[in-house]
Amino acid sequence: MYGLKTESSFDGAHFLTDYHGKCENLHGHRWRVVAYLRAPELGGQGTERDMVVDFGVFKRALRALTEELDHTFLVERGSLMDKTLACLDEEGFSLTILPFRTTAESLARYFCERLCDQGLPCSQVDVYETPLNCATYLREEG
Ligand SMILES: Nc1nc2c(c(=O)[nH]1)N=C([C@H](O)[C@H](O)COP(=O)(O)OP(=O)(O)OP(=O)(O)O)CN2
Ligand SMILES: [Zn+2]
Repeated sequence: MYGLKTESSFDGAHFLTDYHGKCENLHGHRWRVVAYLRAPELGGQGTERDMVVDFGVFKRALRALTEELDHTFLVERGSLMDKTLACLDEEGFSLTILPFRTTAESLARYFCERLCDQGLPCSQVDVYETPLNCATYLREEG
């Protein structure tokens, strides 16, 4: 089995719905995203001969995904009133509406699934909220 790893980071704002503590308030992170690919065999021909995937392809794919979220307000769908969303939009803030609670665990799954959707054999994503706090999503094989 072979593996590749790359990482990218993004800045964003969020709050946790149904959280009783300081994280229920709007705050920000520099999220660090570390992604892993896994493949039983290496490429047999062409540019990717003896590679899992070209590092360039992998790093650009992850960067593009983190860029989509960079300097936006990550909002769990349904967690803010429509009129609040409309006001934020009118003020010119960039919002990313996501269909899950914006925990590090859910973000890790989100990045893994988005990489897989692009045909990359993502096996794991780690999302660091702080240098010491990290959540991991491991994709089950098969
Ligand atoms: N399992 C998870 N727990 C928490 C998550 C998460 O995504 N997964 N997220 C949060 C909050 O987003 C919060 O911002 C992090 O809070 P906290 O751990 O308190 O962060 P700090 O390290 O900055 O706090 P210090 O007080 O400075 O230690 C909460 N939990
Ligand atoms: Zn947070």
